[in-house]
Amino acid sequence: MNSKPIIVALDYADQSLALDMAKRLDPQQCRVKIGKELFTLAGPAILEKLHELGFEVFLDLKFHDIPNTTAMAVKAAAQQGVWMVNVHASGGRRMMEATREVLETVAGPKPLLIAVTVLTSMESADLREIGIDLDPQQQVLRLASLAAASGMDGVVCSAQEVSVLRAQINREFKLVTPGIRPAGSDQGDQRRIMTPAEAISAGSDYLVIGRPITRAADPISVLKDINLSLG
Ligand SMILES: O=C(O)c1cc(=O)[nH]c(=O)n1[C@@H]1O[C@H](COP(=O)(O)O)[C@@H](O)[C@H]1O
Repeated sequence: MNSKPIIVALDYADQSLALDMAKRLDPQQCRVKIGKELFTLAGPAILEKLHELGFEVFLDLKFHDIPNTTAMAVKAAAQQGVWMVNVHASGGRRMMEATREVLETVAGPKPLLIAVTVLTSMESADLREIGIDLDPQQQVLRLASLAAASGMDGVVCSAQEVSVLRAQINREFKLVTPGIRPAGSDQGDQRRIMTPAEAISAGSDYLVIGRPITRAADPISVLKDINLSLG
């Protein structure tokens, strides 16, 4: 296990709420993630503020567009100094390869480039409705191997697929898993879930956790307990 596997999803409708939470968190204990809601509201300034607080930031905008547009968006993210950025693997090989190539042109440290496979909110019935007659695990495996072949540093998947993926893909390939739910916490809109300790023992590199921490009465003690549960 790496020394800092938890990424706290700062999904807030207000930048000051996100920064209040970030100030209570310790950058030695976790990383943070900024997603579509807060980035749309606050823009790149929120990244700068989190960097000033000492956090490594996962910019989760799940880019999915034609190769040139996606590559330029990834380049812009890299120029903001983010630690991790993601695209949708279903954008295809040429799209992913374009994002890898563009990063070669960016000076300085490069973000980890991660491809989203099948959203953790989806199950077989959801895939069938969009024309995919595979179960989530099969589709994750297919997209993860395409992502690896297209130069990605890793994938987002659910922890339920991690042990099968680990058996097939090299150890350096990062497995980033949202849909993490400590025992007894509310599942919400997530479908393919696992507890933090199970996810780490299956072989996840990073656990993305939002509401179970940010909506808890005492977020800091929940984060501490989760870190302790990982051993
Ligand atoms: O890319 C992601 O981070 C992501 C991919 C995915 O398949 N599922 C998923 O939940 N996420 C993100 O992970 C976070 C999970 O938040 P909670 O469900 O509140 O723990 C949210 O910010 C989602 O946008």
